[in-house]
Amino acid sequence: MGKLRFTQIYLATLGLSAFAMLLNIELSNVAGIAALAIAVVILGLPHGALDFAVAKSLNYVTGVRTACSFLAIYTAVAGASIVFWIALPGTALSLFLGISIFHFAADWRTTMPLYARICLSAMLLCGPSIVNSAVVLTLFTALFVSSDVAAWIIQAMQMIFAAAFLGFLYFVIAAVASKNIKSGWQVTEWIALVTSSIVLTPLLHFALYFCVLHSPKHLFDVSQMLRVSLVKVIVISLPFVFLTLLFAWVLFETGASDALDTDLLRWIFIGLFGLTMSHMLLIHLWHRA
Ligand SMILES: CC1=C(/C=C/C(C)=C/C=C/C(C)=C/C=O)C(C)(C)CCC1
Ligand SMILES: [Fe+2]
Repeated sequence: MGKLRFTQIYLATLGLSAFAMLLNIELSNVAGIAALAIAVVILGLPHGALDFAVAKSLNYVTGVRTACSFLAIYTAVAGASIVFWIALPGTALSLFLGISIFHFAADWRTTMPLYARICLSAMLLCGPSIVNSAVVLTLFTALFVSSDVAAWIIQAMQMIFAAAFLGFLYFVIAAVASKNIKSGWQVTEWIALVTSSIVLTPLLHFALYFCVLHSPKHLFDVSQMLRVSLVKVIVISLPFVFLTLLFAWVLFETGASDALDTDLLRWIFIGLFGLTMSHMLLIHLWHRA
């Protein structure tokens, strides 16, 4: 049981999505991005909204004063990151991809050596650049990156994917040779992730991984650390989910300028960048503790 359940739920959702794609059941651009926004809010946001609880259990927050400092630093980092993206989108995107590879790699920290999980995480983030490079180019330019720089980043992603593939192949061969693979589900999850990153449309692939695998695994980890149920963990996250939404809504009202889908896409990814800079740092400190 435990985290295996999430692997199975992820595989089932992925299978259904692939089936829908085969049947040509696809959402329009606006509907697709709106669905991504809703999924990120319902399934993705709570995992970041638990950062306050994580900070409390790490004793970074012990009273009202430290709580205010924590929230102030967290919001300042998020705000500064968003300003940084607007000023230097290409640099910010590259940094975001690099740090995200490191952050997502932690999903497999109990089952794989560091190099192998970095390779898997790099593949799942860089896979969309292989077949769907044109889509990724459109997405990156919608995020304010110039097409020259976006094309350059996509080439780098393709090279990183190739290197990560070789590294991961080495890990799989070594694991099979030493009979070190404990569960067939694990192998299925790796193959599914890599295939999904190459084959599915980039946003669908990302939404499925982020909302149905990364976020639930993290919610589960936090529920174990706090020794409370999964439902309780979600309840704990709710005030911060609403606070973030309120903030996002105010910003959206003042800053929205383009077509709805482009604006939503910008707020999802640039907002994610801002929020995840603090989130990734905090979770890194937690996993190291
Ligand atoms: C922008 C963009 C991508 C990268 C997304 C990233 C890097 C998300 C990171 C989220 C994090 C770190 C959440 C933390 O919990 C893809 C999927 C490559 C392709 C489509 C456009
Ligand atoms: Fe995360």
